[in-house]
Amino acid sequence: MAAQDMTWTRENPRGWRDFMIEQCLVGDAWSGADDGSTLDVNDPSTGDRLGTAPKMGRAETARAVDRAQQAFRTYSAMPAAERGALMMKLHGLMIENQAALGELLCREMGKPLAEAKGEIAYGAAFVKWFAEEARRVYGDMIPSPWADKRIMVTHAPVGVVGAITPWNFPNAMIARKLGAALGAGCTMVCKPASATPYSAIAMAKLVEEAGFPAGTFSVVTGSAREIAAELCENPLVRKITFTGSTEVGKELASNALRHMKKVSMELGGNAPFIVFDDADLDAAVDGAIASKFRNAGQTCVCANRLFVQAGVHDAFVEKLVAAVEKLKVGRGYDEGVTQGPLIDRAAVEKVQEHVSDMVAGGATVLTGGEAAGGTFYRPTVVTGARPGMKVFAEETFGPVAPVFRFSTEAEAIAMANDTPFGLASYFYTRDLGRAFRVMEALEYGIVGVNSGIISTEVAPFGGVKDSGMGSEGSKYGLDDYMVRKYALIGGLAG
Ligand SMILES: NC(=O)C1=CN([C@@H]2O[C@H](COP(=O)(O)OP(=O)(O)OC[C@H]3O[C@@H](n4cnc5c(N)ncnc54)[C@H](OP(=O)(O)O)[C@@H]3O)[C@@H](O)[C@H]2O)C=CC1
Ligand SMILES: O=C(O)[C@H](O)CS(=O)(=O)O
Repeated sequence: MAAQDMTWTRENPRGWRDFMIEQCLVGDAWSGADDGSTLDVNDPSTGDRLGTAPKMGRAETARAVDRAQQAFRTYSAMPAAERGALMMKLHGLMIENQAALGELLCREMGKPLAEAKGEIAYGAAFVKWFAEEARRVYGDMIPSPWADKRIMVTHAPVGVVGAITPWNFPNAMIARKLGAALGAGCTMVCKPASATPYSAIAMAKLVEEAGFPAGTFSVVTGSAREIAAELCENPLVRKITFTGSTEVGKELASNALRHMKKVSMELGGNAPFIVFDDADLDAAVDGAIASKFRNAGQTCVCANRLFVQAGVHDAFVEKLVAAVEKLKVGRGYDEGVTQGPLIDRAAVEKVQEHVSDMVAGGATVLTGGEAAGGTFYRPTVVTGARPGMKVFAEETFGPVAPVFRFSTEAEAIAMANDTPFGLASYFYTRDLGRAFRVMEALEYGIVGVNSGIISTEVAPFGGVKDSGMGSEGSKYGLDDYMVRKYALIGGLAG
């Protein structure tokens, strides 16, 4: 549907179809691709076509960047309080339309409706957080070594931001970046994942309705390589922010740095989930379910390897299997479903490859371990997993919990750190000394201690090593969207 077709009132709120816009907002123009080409968007639950999105490329991206630069001059000059007020209008529109945006997200990505609506609230929380942080971009006056000079430090928005985002959180991964960009005074051109364009386009619609200057936020769907090349090579773009696989992130970062742009990367993970003998087992099982099976295991912070100390191994595994067997697999928009489909059949094949590799290596499937038709995969628990298996080194990105047995704390830390990734990690203990020892020893950007959920807008989300660079959210989240200027004020002699 075209953007202009929408008519709604507060008494007659919009539904998800009202936000399923098959055009992109490039500057202030809603349009298709210059050559009219489109890409199909499918319902991951059924494989049926949901709709289309424009298949754009460099020309459309260049126009969006030009408009973003024009908008930047106006938007960055607004007082922070004024920008914050616009951001709070955007926040309000997201919350007011949470049900419709959530169902749209559920339809295009597949996650259960409750999770999808929760993602809208999570994304909106970043917009609100940075609406408030916008007014706390402070500077410094540094004591001068010269009596007749003063030293002043200020911060300014970096400029036009190019964003490329993944399919697994098609609203929140945009809102987490857009919130920081708008809070800093930047403008943005975003290329969402081709599998999930509609949530991004819906955000562009809400930014337009909130009253931001035209061109503040453009969405360009289509050829990833072409659009990314324009964003990395166009001198008007001053920063690239990316969430997705490490492989693509490294390619993007090297091209962006070749053109001397700021870069922030939220990449893949390989999270350890360690259960010590002294853990609260029921809490550990709850945390494992929350961390491993959220979004059907398709998050970069999902527990990817479960390490359980020998003294509690059998009791933990028994409780975990019982909890996993309560999960309900189905289409995200069907009642009571807690495990939606994987994004596509290739994802199912990769998950099966990991399970088959473990079984071939002598591991035992205690529950699940097979596809459930189409893009569905049964929630799975495997014991007897060992280092050297694919699942130890690769991110599964699916609902499979491989359990590794260990004996000592040192052994658990060594296995946990034996990976090039460093995003999220988790462990359960009731020993305070162990909590600090292990938290300090884990080589990760995020550590969940006695918690399987670590996602909040108030904390710095980010990885180390091959999991990326930069922090999203928190009081640190604006840093990557600002540049620092130092002024030496002379000529002050009396
Ligand atoms: N650290 C974090 O917060 C997160 C990390 N991830 C990681 O991402 C992976 C899964 O997400 P997935 O979407 O498949 O990741 P991808 O890296 O394949 O895709 C992410 C985005 O990059 C685009 N893209 C793909 N190839 C290129 C390219 N050569 N140049 C420029 N852009 C490109 C995609 O466009 P298109 O869709 O058109 O191909 C999409 O918009 C997992 O490894 C997961 O861990 C995912 C989410 C969050
Ligand atoms: O894309 C992801 O996996 C998200 O970063 C996970 S979270 O922010 O929802 O924890």
